[in-house]
Amino acid sequence: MEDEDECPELVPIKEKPTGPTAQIPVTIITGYLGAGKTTLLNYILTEQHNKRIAVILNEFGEGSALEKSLAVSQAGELYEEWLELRNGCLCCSVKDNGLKAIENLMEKKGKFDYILLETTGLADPGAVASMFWVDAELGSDVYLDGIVTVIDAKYGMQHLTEEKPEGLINEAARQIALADLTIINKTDLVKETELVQLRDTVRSINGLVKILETQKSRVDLSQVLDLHSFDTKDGTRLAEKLQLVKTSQPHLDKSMLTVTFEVPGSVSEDLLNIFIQNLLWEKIFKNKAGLAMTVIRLKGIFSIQQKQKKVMLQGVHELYELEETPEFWSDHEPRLNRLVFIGRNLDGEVLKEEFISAMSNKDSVE
Ligand SMILES: Nc1nc2c(ncn2[C@@H]2O[C@H](COP(=O)(O)OP(=O)(O)OP(=O)(O)O)[C@@H](O)[C@H]2O)c(=O)[nH]1
Ligand SMILES: [Zn+2]
Repeated sequence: MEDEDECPELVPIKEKPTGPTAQIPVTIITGYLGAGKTTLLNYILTEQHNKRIAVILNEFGEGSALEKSLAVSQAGELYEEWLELRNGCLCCSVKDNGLKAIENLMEKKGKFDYILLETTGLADPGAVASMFWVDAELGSDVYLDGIVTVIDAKYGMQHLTEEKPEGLINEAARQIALADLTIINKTDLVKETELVQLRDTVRSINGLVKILETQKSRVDLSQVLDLHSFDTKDGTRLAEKLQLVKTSQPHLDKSMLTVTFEVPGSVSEDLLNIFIQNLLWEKIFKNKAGLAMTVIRLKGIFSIQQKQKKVMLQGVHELYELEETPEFWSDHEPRLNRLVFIGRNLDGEVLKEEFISAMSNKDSVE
């Protein structure tokens, strides 16, 4: 509703924060085929917001008119074209995982201040997310703000229970395990009881994730953007969040789940690194049934010997980072270590024992 006579709302001119070195946040939008990813992005593009958002759509959607009109095909190859929308947003449609599009987008630096990236329905968002950590050039331009997973209220349960060949991870479960936010979409198509069941299952997979429910992916944007899920600046918030997490009761056979524990005291950084590498890289820890534990997402807060500040752990698949937060351990605060693991075949008791034994292993310290 534009009224010529009305005084336009005053909006401060948004300058780029600190010139060419400022990193742009990227939110990865993932979710199983047809869950409502493109619908979410189209909604965000048309919603009022004070951001200049660059949106990268994947072109697999049976999708909307907007999506279709953007897929410009040239001799069977997708020709990547950025369209500038009236509200200052940029949009493009791509065929691959979108990282190339981000690189190309960087040539337009200064024209946008946020990137939303839709992955294909079967994509492993962890692999996409890892690129922002591994690729130094990409990493200096952009940072990962969060992974948002859209779930189909009607078919989500079915996707989650699909049997995969031995050893393979269910893609839908992996997408939920890695999510910082999940949006259960298409709630118009299900009864409350089905919704409750799906919500409980999502929670059992990922004890850390925030869950929203939507129709047509209509969501409050402040809940989706600027999550700062991987920031080390906010150690307090992570510590509080990790404290609320509970070890979950698996809802599905062979399912992904969350386990957590706390161990008092301070640990050696070297031993901690060895423990994490044994867990993520060597995969030497087994549950009581003899199955190797696979961790997909890892978070933690640690008290490291000789360090006055809290140290944060972030892990996605085999990549991890230990980083000091700006926050000091206060004098009265008990020193402790808290870990949250999301993955398969996890046994919290076994992991805790392994952690304690690894931290007290004096032989491997030089
Ligand atoms: N009934 C119902 N349909 C919806 C809702 N949200 C989206 N849809 C429809 O679901 C279909 C798939 O939506 P998309 O947004 O293209 O899903 P997507 O996740 O991008 O799909 P892919 O890119 O193919 O994986 C479209 O026909 C949408 O109109 C909803 O809340 N309720
Ligand atoms: Zn789509």
